[in-house]
Amino acid sequence: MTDHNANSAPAATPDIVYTLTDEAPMLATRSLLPIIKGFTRAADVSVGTADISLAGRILAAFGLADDDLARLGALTQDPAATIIKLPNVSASLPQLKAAIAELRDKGYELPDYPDEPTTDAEREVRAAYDAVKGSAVNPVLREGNSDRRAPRAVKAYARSHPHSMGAWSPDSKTRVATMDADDFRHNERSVVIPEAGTVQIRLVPADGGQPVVLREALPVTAGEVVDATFMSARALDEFLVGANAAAKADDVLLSVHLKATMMKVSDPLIFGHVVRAFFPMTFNAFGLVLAEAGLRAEDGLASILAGLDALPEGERIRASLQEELELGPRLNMVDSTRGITNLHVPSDVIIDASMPAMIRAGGKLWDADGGQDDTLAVIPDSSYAGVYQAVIDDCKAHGALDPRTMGSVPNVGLMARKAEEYGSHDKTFLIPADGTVEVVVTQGTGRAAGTVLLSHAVEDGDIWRACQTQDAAVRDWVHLAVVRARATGAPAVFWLDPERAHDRTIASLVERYLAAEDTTGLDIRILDPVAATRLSLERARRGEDTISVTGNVLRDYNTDLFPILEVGTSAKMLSVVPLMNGGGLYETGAGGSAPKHVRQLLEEDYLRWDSLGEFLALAEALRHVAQVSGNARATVLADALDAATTTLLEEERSPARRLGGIDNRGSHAWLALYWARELAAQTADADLAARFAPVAERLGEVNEAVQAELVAVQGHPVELGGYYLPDPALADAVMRPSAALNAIIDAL
Ligand SMILES: NC(=O)C1=CN([C@@H]2O[C@H](COP(=O)(O)OP(=O)(O)OC[C@H]3O[C@@H](n4cnc5c(N)ncnc54)[C@H](OP(=O)(O)O)[C@@H]3O)[C@@H](O)[C@H]2O)C=CC1
Ligand SMILES: O=C(O)CCC(=O)C(=O)O
Ligand SMILES: [Mg+2]
Repeated sequence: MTDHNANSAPAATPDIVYTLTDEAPMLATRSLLPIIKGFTRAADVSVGTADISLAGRILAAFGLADDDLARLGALTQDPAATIIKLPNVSASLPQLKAAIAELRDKGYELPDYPDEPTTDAEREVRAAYDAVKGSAVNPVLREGNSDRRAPRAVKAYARSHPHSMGAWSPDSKTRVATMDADDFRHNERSVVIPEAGTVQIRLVPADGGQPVVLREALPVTAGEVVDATFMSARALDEFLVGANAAAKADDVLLSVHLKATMMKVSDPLIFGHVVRAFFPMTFNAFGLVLAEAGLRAEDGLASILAGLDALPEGERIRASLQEELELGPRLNMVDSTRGITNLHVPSDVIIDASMPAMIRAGGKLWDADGGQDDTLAVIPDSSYAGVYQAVIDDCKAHGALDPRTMGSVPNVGLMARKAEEYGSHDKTFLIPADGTVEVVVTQGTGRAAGTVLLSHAVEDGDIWRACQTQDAAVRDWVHLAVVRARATGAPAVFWLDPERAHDRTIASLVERYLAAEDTTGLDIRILDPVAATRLSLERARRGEDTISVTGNVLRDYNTDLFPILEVGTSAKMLSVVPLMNGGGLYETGAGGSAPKHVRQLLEEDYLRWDSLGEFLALAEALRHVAQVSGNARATVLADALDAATTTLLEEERSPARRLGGIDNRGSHAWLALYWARELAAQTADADLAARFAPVAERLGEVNEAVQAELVAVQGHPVELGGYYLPDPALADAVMRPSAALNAIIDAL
């Protein structure tokens, strides 16, 4: 596989494929991967790389680089596949455009992103870029369901070293605002397809015109659950007017929480409604001018402000926006020192991380003066909003959760084969005219051609979407839940909402597949998400664990929510995806790529990214290699690595957050030392012990000097030669500044 970011990989499929991604995790990889390669080489485990960075994917889309993502996607079907997947940027449009601009500056001949494609050639370019946009990696690699949990050592560390938690007051004004009708939750319809076939999605216009084909041919498999739903634009706008007024009346910060990256078609559109609703006078007066200049509310306030200088009316529009900022409710700030509001960039506030951070902070978000205040958290669709309100209610009634005593809520998530909403972007449409959207049989499915399976009366501007969930994925998910319940003895709760058509269908499948499992002695329940939240919190407060078994969206939400409350960050989670064909995908943590970490590195040569997720994933990946290849040394490496990770936690060698402490690079040096010591001390493999004894000794000798060196470099701005595609030599120089450490690692 090609490699824009690091050393080149062997041609044959390596035992482990390590992904090269973006931002902080990609930079951390520059320091960690040489250590991993050195240690694994000694045990005959080969480690290759696959470049799935945003830059790499853009270049691949235009034939300027190999398509590593496609190859990795194919590899997920191989029973021997072992893949370590670090978080990558799921690019919003502003991020995609910034990456294109950087690559063009570097001399790559890439076309501009066509905002308004008019020719076929432009439409092709647009389609190629749109395939790279948003969450374009995870759905390709996630050919299995997910098992995310806090390892015992991580939980033990959090209990003895509790992270800070903001206090919750019973008088907190923080609450969630969500729609009570005409949203995705309320309009959902669901059908099970008896046999494989093809369906078409079309809009039959109300004016009697020809049907508009929205999706020509959508393949469906036997037993697949197909849903359709829509959000009414009119209902959304009414709701937003009310939410703005409520935030103003309550004098709390208005904040909006969406997933514009993963729900890359629907959520930027909803974000656009939010921006327009906040600035109604400006869009009334200048909406046409802005649209003609290509300045879209969907791209956020920052994009609009950046384009105003080029417009004759620019100053008037800027003044109007400013006036409305002062008139409206106070806005939550993403960065108050730089004046970045919650409405600046659609990908700055991502619900899975933003809501838990707010809850952890006692229900507070940042205001314009750098202070913290209560918030009205706007989550337009009501499908999952109730979960957050339930947590808020619980914290108001019982105070903040206590990491020293609280139990755990691990997750078994349905995500295989692009399950549910997160696979819906190629079936999501902004409705162009009033009419009826129909999902119609074109071939197979066990129904007559022309049968309308699902339909909705819609209006111009509504957001309509269909979701698919394959039967085999559901069956595998139910089995994984039983396996985890058996392994832990904890109750497993399926979070399914009887008010939702899709969830009712899934619940009936769960019951069917549970009947085929041995569940003797296990406590397995199905509860609606709000009741499940309440039960899980009540048990957590008693120190008891409860497995949450959820669909794809709640998988995403819960695997940040509970980890952030329990262990301070989702970066410390073990995140295993047993691939349905037998391979193993090991994701690192549940968090993303934390762009603010890169800024800190650039400004002061300090990377606070915690690679604990990578350490945990690597140990699991090594065990999988041992299992599929019979190389017992891989198990020895894995056990030693887990022991080293436990020591690293106990001895507090994880990155601190501030200059002068251990950063990412320092923690890697400690890991290498502890790992070598464990390998030298183990008795399962005498050769490995002999091989690592001198390594442990040399690392031990230089460690104090290396750690001092790694602290000494801190405190100055550094140059990486690019954000999305840093210069390899510059990035290596920054991430591997210790010659003494490098000499030992490179000699392994
Ligand atoms: N699996 C994937 O590929 C995912 C990708 N993303 C992408 O990541 C980017 C940022 O998303 P965002 O929602 O801000 O989420 P992040 O998880 O990147 O950031 C939220 C916060 O979590 C903390 N954090 C997360 N991981 C680590 C770590 N390893 N070490 C230390 N702290 C960590 C940091 O908080 P603090 O510094 O306050 O402790 C960080 O600011 C986006 O481009 C998004 O699309 C997001 C989620 C998953
Ligand atoms: O793919 C993405 O954009 C985000 C994935 C994510 O947040 C998760 O799986 O936890
Ligand atoms: Mg997530």
